[in-house]
Amino acid sequence: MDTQIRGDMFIGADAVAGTAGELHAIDPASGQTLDPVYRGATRDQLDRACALADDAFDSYRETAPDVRAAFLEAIADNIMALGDALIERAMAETGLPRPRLEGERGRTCGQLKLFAQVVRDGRHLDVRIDPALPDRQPQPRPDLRLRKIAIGPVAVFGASNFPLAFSVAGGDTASALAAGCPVVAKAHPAHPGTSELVGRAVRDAVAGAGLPEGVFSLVMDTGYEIGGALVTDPRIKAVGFTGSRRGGLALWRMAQDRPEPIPFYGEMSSINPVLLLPEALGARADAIARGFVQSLALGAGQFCTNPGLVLALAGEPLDRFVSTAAEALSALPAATMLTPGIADAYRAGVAAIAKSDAVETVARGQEGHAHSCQAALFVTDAPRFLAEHALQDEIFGAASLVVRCADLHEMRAVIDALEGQLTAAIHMDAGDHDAARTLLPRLERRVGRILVNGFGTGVEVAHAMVHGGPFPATSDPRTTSVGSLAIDRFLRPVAYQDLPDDLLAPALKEANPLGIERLVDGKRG
Ligand SMILES: NC(=O)C1=CN([C@@H]2O[C@H](COP(=O)(O)OP(=O)(O)OC[C@H]3O[C@@H](n4cnc5c(N)ncnc54)[C@H](O)[C@@H]3O)[C@@H](O)[C@H]2O)C=CC1
Ligand SMILES: O=C(O)CCC(=O)C(=O)O
Repeated sequence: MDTQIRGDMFIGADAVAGTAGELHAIDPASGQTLDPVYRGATRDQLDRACALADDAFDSYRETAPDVRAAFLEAIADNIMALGDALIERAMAETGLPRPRLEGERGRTCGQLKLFAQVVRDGRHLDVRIDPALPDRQPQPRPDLRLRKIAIGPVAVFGASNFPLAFSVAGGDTASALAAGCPVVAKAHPAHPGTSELVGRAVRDAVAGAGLPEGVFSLVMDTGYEIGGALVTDPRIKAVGFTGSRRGGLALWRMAQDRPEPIPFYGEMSSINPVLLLPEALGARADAIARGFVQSLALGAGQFCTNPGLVLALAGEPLDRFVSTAAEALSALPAATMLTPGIADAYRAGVAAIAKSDAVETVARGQEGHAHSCQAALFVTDAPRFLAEHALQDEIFGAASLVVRCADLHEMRAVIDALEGQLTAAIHMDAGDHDAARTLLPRLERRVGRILVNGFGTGVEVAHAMVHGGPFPATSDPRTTSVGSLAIDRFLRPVAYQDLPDDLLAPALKEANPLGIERLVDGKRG
């Protein structure tokens, strides 16, 4: 595998340098600029990437399941074949430690392989057949056959905080390619070298599988122009995004303001409430506090599943939780953040909340250098939390706010006032089940995943996973960006009425040559 980092993007099969402005990765640990220089794509280069994707669409979306599945597996193999060069470059560009990045690489490849299985299995096509009933009275029924087809070329915006699992060949790309959609990926400017390496791995897999070159392109942008032009290009039919609320909303608006508005799947901001129910808190406040701080500190807190809000009833057990958490958090070494901009945003967010009369600062982690995260823990009470909406704002980093509630009614009022969230964690013992039963319906209205006696960081890539939720956690609460159901975002149903068998796609033919599960006359088989 070619592990040279040259400053390239990929417009279909062509490795090219852009010419629009300059972009350098920065090692956030040292503040040093990393070679090589990258240049942004020109409008012409973007136009070619979108034209190639559009050209590739009709043949790629009808590839045989085995061909598409083997292609996804080849991407994973090519990523692994990049070996240490990929990990070292990602470490230099993100400040994330080796074990975390090796784990993330495993998750990325596992995700591609899961989607290969999904493609072979064929259930995502959701084939439904209502055979003709020519003798039905008073009207005959036509022959109706439904399958889901790929939605079209997809734009993917790589995230800064998961340079592999949510980036060039991350979940959005894997699910779009699995659905049969060509992808034009926009590299995150914080890790262009990592993006180039992974982009080449995908480009080579496209060629190896004999697929049209337009199945995948990777573009760089030194500002926002190319990202905006990508979302508004008429050949792009859906967008996957992970990043800030501001960036996500700006791009969402562009997607909706097009002459042809398109689905925009943005994962944006979440503070992931953690509920400490009385019996569990009384029994193990210290252990929960230590687990909480560990989860909060993961990746310098740069997880959208980070536990940014804790709700519990006021009293001695909560005081114990706060004091153990404060002690553990004070010992946390400062951790390098992904970019100087993210470190500045974290510092500003912490300063703003610390200044509020509504909260007390109970602990700060160790101080570090200019681009590091000094953890922070704050406390308030429910009336003050409810009165100051800004206390709900995501602070991207290892900061969290504990809200003391007078009773379960007040805890419920806080839950009801929350914006949409990716996760909610409930710490509970058997004696807490009655309380949990009353809170669950409120949580279901707010979040995409409810978990017990754990923390939301570290999403399992599985069939039953939901990594989504109401706004602002995501821009579309009906879907997930992690797990096999993510493929649904890039499919749309088409019904065929009375089409002759020889014109039907294999998935719909009477003889079921793919051997996939189908709903025939309302029955699974
Ligand atoms: N909740 C979450 O999952 C995450 C939240 N964040 C938040 O985002 C902040 C900044 O981090 P970034 O990762 O750089 O996110 P970002 O939203 O600024 O950028 C993400 C991507 O979108 C592009 N982009 C953003 N705004 C755009 C616009 N108006 N037009 C065209 N393209 C645009 C950027 O170039 C980049 O490729 C963090 O401080 C944090 O607050 C970051 C990563 C994950
Ligand atoms: O917690 C995880 O594993 C995923 C986090 C995530 O989706 C994000 O930070 O963007």
